[in-house]
Amino acid sequence: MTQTRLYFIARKIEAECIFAALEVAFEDEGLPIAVIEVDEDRDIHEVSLYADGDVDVVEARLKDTLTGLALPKPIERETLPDVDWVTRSLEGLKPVRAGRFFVHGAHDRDSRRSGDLAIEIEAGLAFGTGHHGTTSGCLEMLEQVVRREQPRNALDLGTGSAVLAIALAKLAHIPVLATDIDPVAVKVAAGNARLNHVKALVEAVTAPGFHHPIFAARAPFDLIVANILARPLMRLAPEMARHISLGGSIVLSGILDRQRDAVVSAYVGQQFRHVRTLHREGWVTIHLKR
Ligand SMILES: C[S@@+](CC[C@H](N)C(=O)[O-])C[C@H]1O[C@@H](n2cnc3c(N)ncnc32)[C@H](O)[C@@H]1O
Repeated sequence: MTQTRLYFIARKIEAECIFAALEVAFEDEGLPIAVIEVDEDRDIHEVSLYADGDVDVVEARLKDTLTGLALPKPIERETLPDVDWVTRSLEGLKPVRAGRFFVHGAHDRDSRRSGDLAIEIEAGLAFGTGHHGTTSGCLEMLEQVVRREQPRNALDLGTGSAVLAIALAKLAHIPVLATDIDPVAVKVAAGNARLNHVKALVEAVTAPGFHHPIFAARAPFDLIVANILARPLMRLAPEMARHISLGGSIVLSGILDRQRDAVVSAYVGQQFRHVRTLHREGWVTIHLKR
């Protein structure tokens, strides 16, 4: 389904008040809301609401909220592109190097070099062989974040084959919760964790977003990685904020170059700050901190 950004300009003081009102008005739908500073000197801020479904209905409610605040604004629309990226995912089965990680199938065990952090993944029904620019971008970014921050626990949301969860367990030797909306992927993830001898550290659980009691038991996380699409990532921003430790890091991917600013805005609206963006094959991997 296509997503539409509804946006308008406001002064900082207005934008803050509108942001708070929109959070309440759209709490049930969990629509992402973002405020970005366009020009500090001229006090120009842009407020965005990301809508799917019936955009006219959302816009009418947005207008009502603004009218209720006595701050009616001319609202603009931008249609955000849809991406069928899963079809682009399994592009080849040669081993992949990303930083110290070497992701390979059983037939390439002999190509491992000393010093490699080898991850054996059999191409199966779950996404994540390391070939996609989003997965390799996450592997590179995770290596840097772990080296600098020494997280004590982590979440891999949208784990697929568990390639990222296994990478974290092997690199940082920390417990990693690996979740996926797809029970088939979770089965593959658990199998791959066993195959890579990190079963004791990687727990694979079926969960859509943060809907599972295990999050209450395991949060807050020092590090969250989520390689899913831009739209669900924006929708998940408030939940990410609730489940990250103070000073914790999130690594996001599955985002096209042109979707980067929208995703960053949705997270800045939740008091995250942007640290770094990696560009790989038209995709971006973003590191944000709270
Ligand atoms: C592109 S794959 C990423 C797999 C692996 N983490 C990687 O980086 O290669 C995205 C995965 O996220 C899962 N997913 C999509 N939306 C999700 C959601 N809302 N909650 C949990 N998992 C989700 C999909 O089932 C899929 O396995």
